[in-house]
Amino acid sequence: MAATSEKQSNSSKPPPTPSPLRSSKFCQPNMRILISGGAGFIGSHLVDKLMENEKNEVIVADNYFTGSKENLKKWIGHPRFELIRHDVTEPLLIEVDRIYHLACPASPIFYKHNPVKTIKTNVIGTLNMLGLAKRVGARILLTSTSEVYGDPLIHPQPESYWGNVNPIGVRSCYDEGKRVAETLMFDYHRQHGIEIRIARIFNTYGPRMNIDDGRVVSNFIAQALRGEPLTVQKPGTQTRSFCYVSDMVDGLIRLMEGDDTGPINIGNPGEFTMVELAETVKELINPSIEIKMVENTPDDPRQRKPDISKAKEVLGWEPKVKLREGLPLMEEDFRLRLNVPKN
Ligand SMILES: NC(=O)c1ccc[n+]([C@@H]2O[C@H](COP(=O)([O-])OP(=O)(O)OC[C@H]3O[C@@H](n4cnc5c(N)ncnc54)[C@H](O)[C@@H]3O)[C@@H](O)[C@H]2O)c1
Ligand SMILES: O=C(O)[C@H]1O[C@H](OP(=O)(O)OP(=O)(O)OC[C@H]2O[C@@H](n3ccc(=O)[nH]c3=O)[C@H](O)[C@@H]2O)[C@H](O)[C@@H](O)[C@@H]1O
Repeated sequence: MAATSEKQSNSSKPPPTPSPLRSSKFCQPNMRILISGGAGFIGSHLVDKLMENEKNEVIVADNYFTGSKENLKKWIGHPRFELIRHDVTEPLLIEVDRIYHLACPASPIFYKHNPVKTIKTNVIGTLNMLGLAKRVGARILLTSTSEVYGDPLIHPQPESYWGNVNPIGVRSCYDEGKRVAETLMFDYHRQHGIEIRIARIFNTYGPRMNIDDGRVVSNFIAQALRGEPLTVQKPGTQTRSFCYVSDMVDGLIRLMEGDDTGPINIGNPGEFTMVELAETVKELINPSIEIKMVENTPDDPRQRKPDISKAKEVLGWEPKVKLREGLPLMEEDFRLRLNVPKN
């Protein structure tokens, strides 16, 4: 079952062979893994997990637009770890076996800040990473997004759904950018035989999210700890499904090391309205806080919930951490960073 989509995709050429050292009897090199965007939220948790395996060497390439060295501080100076300041819109010439391509601002306020740069990151950045994969015969995984489904007309969203995306809206630099990135991945796979993996990630949360990056879970937790009203954007009935970051990292590694190209949805199917999320944060963190309705931004998807049947079947993956278990773990991290001790 696992190998089917690789077979169905008509790749015309096998990928280039890796260095002869790979099969040498006398030299068993480590698996060299590049993580673009590895200084960010999900990327830095992925680094932690991959570094647990002593056979892995991890290289992070990041331009620090939304990520930071702080997220990786425990690995700086480690002999199996390397950090490069690099913008993926420029080519990168290194030798690697695996590429996790995460580089891209993910929070709507950051990706809308410089939309032309966001689309360049998605299109030119992905082309550069695919060029690298082609040159060295590496397998490459793209972190795509549930935003490729746009404001979905099918609920929950299976991978077979083509989406309902505004091509000229303020979110298009991200949504359409990721859609082109997926297209590029499949074109390189069919035309050049590159081994690809595509994860469609649904809203992920956890420690190390930027405190003021504007995403809903980080906003609500920071607001609750600062004693500010929780800002629910209207109408508040819009839904999201929130996946804890350790579950996400587990899903990404299974996808990379499995046989299926994807795309595969990776997310937690537990679905909440934004009012329900605000009420949960209020109950768990600060029951005296006010919930305030504020204006929304254009094209906000009204509902989102992953159909994870394929992830269950092909990767044997499903999330383990419930929202009520994950929120306190994130609260702990935010308390430390905001210097708000628990009473
Ligand atoms: N967190 C989510 O809910 C979510 C959902 C769907 C998809 N994703 C995808 O997962 C990936 C990681 O998201 P995240 O939540 O960790 O976001 P993040 O903003 O914390 O991390 C993105 C990282 O990419 C780096 N970056 C941005 N542009 C770059 C460029 N041009 N060159 C090099 N580095 C660059 C940033 O500095 C940052 O370290 C992104 O590709 C995002 O689209 C995330
Ligand atoms: O999972 C995904 O595929 C995408 O999800 C998010 O995009 P979005 O769902 O819009 O994320 P948020 O900015 O966290 O917004 C979620 C919902 O919360 C609402 N919101 C946001 C912030 C806030 O303070 N209050 C509030 O009610 C928004 O209106 C929206 O309906 C991510 O930020 C994208 O990177 C990611 O690709």
